Amino acid sequence: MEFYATLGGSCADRATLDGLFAAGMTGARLNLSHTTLQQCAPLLKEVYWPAAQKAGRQAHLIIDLQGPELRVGTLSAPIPLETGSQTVLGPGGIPIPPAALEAAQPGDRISLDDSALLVRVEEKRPEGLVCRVERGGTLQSRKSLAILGREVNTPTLTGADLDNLAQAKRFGVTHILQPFVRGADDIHTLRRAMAQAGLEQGKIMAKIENQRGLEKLDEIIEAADIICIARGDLGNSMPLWQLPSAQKRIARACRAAGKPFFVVTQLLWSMQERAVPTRAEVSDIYNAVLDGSCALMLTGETAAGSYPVEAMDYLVKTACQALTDLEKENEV
Ligand SMILES: Nc1ncnc2c1ncn2[C@@H]1O[C@H](COP(=O)(O)OP(=O)(O)OP(=O)(O)O)[C@@H](O)[C@H]1O
Ligand SMILES: CC(=O)C(=O)O
Repeated sequence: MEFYATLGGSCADRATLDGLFAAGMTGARLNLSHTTLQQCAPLLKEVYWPAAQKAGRQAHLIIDLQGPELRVGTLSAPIPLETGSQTVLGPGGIPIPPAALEAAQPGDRISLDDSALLVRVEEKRPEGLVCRVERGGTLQSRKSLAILGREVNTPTLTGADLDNLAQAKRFGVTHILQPFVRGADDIHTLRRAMAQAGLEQGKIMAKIENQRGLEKLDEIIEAADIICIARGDLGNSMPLWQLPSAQKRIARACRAAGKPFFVVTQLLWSMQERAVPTRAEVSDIYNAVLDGSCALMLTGETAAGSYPVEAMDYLVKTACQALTDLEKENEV
């Protein structure tokens, strides 16, 4: 089984990466919505690969592309948004992609940062979308943005994705996480771009993270190498209580097709701030393994959390417990 950490400020030093490998990490993900391969050159060349070598691992390196995902732009500082207050999304306020500005209409609700914040569009003006904050919080740079119930037409790969793909081989990238896959065509487009970049051997991990991905699940399963159940954004596309049912449905379809799949996001969310997980979190990990997840991946816990090594330790130990129990059951 593979155990992945997301690289970020909390684990970008040699001691932490040594700790993550020692805890059982088998590879890392770089989220290219927050950085570029070129910016990470020192981290990868001088820290990550030497740590993998010391650990004696044939480690994976996964790049997560930008793809069609909508995000807030870069902010000079985090913005506090108070519940009940008004804010503007657009050229005269918080930067958002032009496609989102065009698509959103008065009455629409816009979720920010995987639904941690929620605003309702009241008016569309030249300076942007005048919104009422329904669920407040602090908004940070490059957080996800979704217009609830509306599909925004964006390209499969951004210019930055193509630049990163062109660099990928020389940085040792082994897997590509493809966001917001909307059908087999998106995967064929990526495969062609990978071939042009000399990455024919790279594996495509297709993220199922919206309704379109769920609708086209069968063709995506056929075209991808591995399926990623990306619960962060997938959870934005349905009432949260329906998410476990969607997760189980994707897992079932993958098992039936013999396609490897894995589960990501908020596996150990509370460990961003606490050294010990909740009972619910370890149960979630255990159940994902019983369902057949071939890998597990931490996101904010290792990229931005206070306990990256402890989180990896709980992830690996809990998953190994499930694997041991499965083996015992199969022996009986
Ligand atoms: N390379 C990075 N540099 C700095 N901060 C990062 C980096 N990668 C992730 N982070 C921080 O950790 C948070 C959680 O990471 P994660 O990869 O889940 O991002 P995300 O914005 O939720 O995107 P996605 O929807 O693709 O998961 C990010 O929102 C960001 O604040
Ligand atoms: C990791 C990710 O992209 C998600 O869960 O949405």
